Amino acid sequence: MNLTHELLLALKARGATEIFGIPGDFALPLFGAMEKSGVLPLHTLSHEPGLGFAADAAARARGGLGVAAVTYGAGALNMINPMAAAYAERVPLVLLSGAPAVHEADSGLLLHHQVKTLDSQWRLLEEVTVDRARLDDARTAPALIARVLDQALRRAGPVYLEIPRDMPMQACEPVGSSPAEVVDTERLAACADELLSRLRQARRPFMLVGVEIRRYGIEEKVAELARRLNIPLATTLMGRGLLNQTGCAALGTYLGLAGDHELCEQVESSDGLLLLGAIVSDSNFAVSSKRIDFRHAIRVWQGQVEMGHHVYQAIPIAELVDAMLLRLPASPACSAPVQQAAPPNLPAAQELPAPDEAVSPAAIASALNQMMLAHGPMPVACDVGDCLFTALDLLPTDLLAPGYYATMGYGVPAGLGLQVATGRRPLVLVGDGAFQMTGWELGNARSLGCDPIVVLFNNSSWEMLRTFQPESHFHDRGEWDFASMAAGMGGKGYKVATVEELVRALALAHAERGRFQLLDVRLPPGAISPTLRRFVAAVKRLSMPDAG
Ligand SMILES: Cc1ncc(Cc2csc(CCOP(=O)(O)OP(=O)(O)O)c2C)c(N)n1
Ligand SMILES: [Mg+2]
Repeated sequence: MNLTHELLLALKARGATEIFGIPGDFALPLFGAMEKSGVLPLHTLSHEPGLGFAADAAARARGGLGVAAVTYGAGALNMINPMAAAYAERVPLVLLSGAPAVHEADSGLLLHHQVKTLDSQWRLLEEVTVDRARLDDARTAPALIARVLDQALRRAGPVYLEIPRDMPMQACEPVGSSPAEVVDTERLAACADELLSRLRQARRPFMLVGVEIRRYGIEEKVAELARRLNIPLATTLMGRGLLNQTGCAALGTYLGLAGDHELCEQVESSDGLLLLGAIVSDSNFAVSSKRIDFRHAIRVWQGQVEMGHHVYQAIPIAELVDAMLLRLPASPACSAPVQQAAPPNLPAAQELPAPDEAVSPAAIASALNQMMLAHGPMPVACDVGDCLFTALDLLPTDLLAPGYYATMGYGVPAGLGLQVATGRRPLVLVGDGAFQMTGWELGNARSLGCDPIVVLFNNSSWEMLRTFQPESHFHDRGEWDFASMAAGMGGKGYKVATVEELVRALALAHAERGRFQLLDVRLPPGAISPTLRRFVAAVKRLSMPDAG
């Protein structure tokens, strides 16, 4: 068959269930071949950042590869930010880009869309990918495709395939698998033995889990490991929502001074802190009440295991967890699922303010919790802003958010990608500033068969920034009537100002299927979530310790 058909079969074999794309003349042959092959459905959106976030969310929500396809130059370079987000957040996102045919480079003309040189795009993408390949020879293409796609999954990171426009219909052999990575069994055994020994010697062991346990599909195994080790477990901010389907109760989300005090104390006083698949970043540890001495922690991240002053290299996290489970026989006592405890910093769902009160972020969290208690949990796609801090007060549910890379614009496209890839109706939480960036992708919801419930935190401000620098005036975003814009994009809009209006709008939105529901929640000036308030206070306290 042709190169495109074999490429799509290889993508599908590695978990891809759709392609999100915007074509251009350098990619028309590729898009034509993709559409003709029918191997994967091709969904178009309106702006490349939206493509990237939708494909990212598809990968996070369902597992396997997310796929975005673009044209050369203007299209691909619009994808740099979503690729960077996927790199930082460890997401196996595949970028396919058309490119000039090999002979076009010989024309002697500067080509449209080119930048400094015809290779500029190739070079720029190196910095935001774990692997890449140019498919300019059908004889080498199968092996290159296998290597790059397998790297995306093994390294849990974005990759790039550049496809010159004379290649998509070239005859091509099927794509096999790349050579499996060989794990040194002796090193793995030594590592597992030492790690378990350190945990046994600790008086206060604690397990903090992060995104890698989702990326490598080992949440159930990690839940079993926690049961057999019988040690307490929590997630990092980036790991919020992990283990949610396993019956193993995380004690909550560690947020340092901005979160639950008791959990903060447990993590920071542990003498055997196991960081399993968690990134040591400011998002996860910026507001620790006391600096965690990571030298005494056990850090499992990106194929390495750091203990004390030595590092075990090339230890894949899934193999490490298997090796530890082999050393910890299951016992009936520990096989009983730990009761699902709601995170301690959760506002009780019934704590809704008086009906005629103005809505606040805390009221949004309580109303959403009340809706999910009544109708079942919904997966959440969340943007950056106070909506992300509010999301931490929701009942345990799947949460997709760029908690570390922290780019705005993620929420709405991610909600669309989540529903396309899984069929589950999402809750989308987004601020007015972020909605102004990519919220317009809602206009594609109907053609995608999506009907998210979108809660828009409309404070007419870049409020999160204002909490850090209140004296500036450039945070003002003016009055935007988003509710009125919904119908024009094929959805239903609700203008919400009071708690009573919020509860009623949520009930109507949840009851209606078939078109997106946009709750334009007008927040009073300065209304922020309790968690954002604690976070800002903690950052200020830690940055000015003498200020008392
Ligand atoms: C692509 C990008 N450009 C700028 C920024 C920097 C930023 C972080 S938070 C923020 C304000 C968000 O305003 P919004 O109204 O959406 O939410 P809220 O604070 O609750 O009012 C900005 C501009 C980031 N993170 N990403
Ligand atoms: Mg705002």
